[in-house]
Amino acid sequence: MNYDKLDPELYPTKLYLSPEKDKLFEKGVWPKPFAFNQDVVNVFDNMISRSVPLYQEVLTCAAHWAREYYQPGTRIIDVGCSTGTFLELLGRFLKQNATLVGIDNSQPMLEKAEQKLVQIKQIHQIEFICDKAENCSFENSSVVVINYTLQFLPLQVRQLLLRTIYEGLVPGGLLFVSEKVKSPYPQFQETITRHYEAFKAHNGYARTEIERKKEALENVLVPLTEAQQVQMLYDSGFNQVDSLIKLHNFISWVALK
Ligand SMILES: Nc1ncnc2c1ncn2[C@@H]1O[C@H](C[S@+](CC[C@H]([NH3+])C(=O)[O-])CC(=O)[O-])[C@@H](O)[C@H]1O
Ligand SMILES: O=C(O)C(=O)Cc1ccccc1
Repeated sequence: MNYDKLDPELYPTKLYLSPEKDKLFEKGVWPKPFAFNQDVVNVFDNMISRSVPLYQEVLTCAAHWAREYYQPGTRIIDVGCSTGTFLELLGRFLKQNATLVGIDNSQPMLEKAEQKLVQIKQIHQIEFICDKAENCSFENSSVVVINYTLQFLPLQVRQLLLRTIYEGLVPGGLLFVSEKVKSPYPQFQETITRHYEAFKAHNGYARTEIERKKEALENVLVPLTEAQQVQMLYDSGFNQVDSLIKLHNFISWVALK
């Protein structure tokens, strides 16, 4: 055990989340089909942190892995960076100066991210790219993080994007990926969904809000099974894939080039 690598200061870690409450699906009109429009962006931090089990733990874990696999002189890229919460956290973690890149095809998301990273910009080089991830280059990256974003892409695009990421990563480079998944067993899928919805209710969402959002996400957020996702990672070239965190239907993996 290398005790130099253990840093007790990293726990617990607060995320920088804007406080505006997500009431989008409460009444009136709501985004159907679901889209990352300005209304969603305004409440996004509150929405994702109340909707994704272990969100804080996942981002903290990704920051640990990023710090450990970062190779000086290369880039760290967050794909689907949204409001920049992960990059802001990572910026506080990293001891050495680095180039941090956020990719998102939603301009309003990146405007929020710019604001969130004002202080981090004093320490690190920050770049934002407003484009579809599938159009981007991942050259000279040692760490790529893609949390809850593949699930919104058409299946063929997911495979192409993962292949492009693999090719861009330097040898020894790391991909950290989180997704919503479905169980291959209908009975488990039904039970897991019920437990997930209880988690949302516990976080203050009413049954109507949960049902409306579920409908809005149909055919927009398309989950794979764990086996399908892992196969896709191996098919993209990665030669070591392992899961790190799972609760209900949300899971995180690491994959190594
Ligand atoms: N083709 C695309 N190319 C680039 N970005 C895209 C694309 N399609 C959607 N997006 C962007 O991917 C992000 C997905 S959210 C990620 C959460 C973040 N990772 C977090 O840990 O806070 C997940 C969620 O909302 O469940 C949004 O910001 C979209 O604009
Ligand atoms: O899958 C769901 O039901 C969610 O609510 C996850 C989510 C979180 C944030 C934006 C879109 C989907």
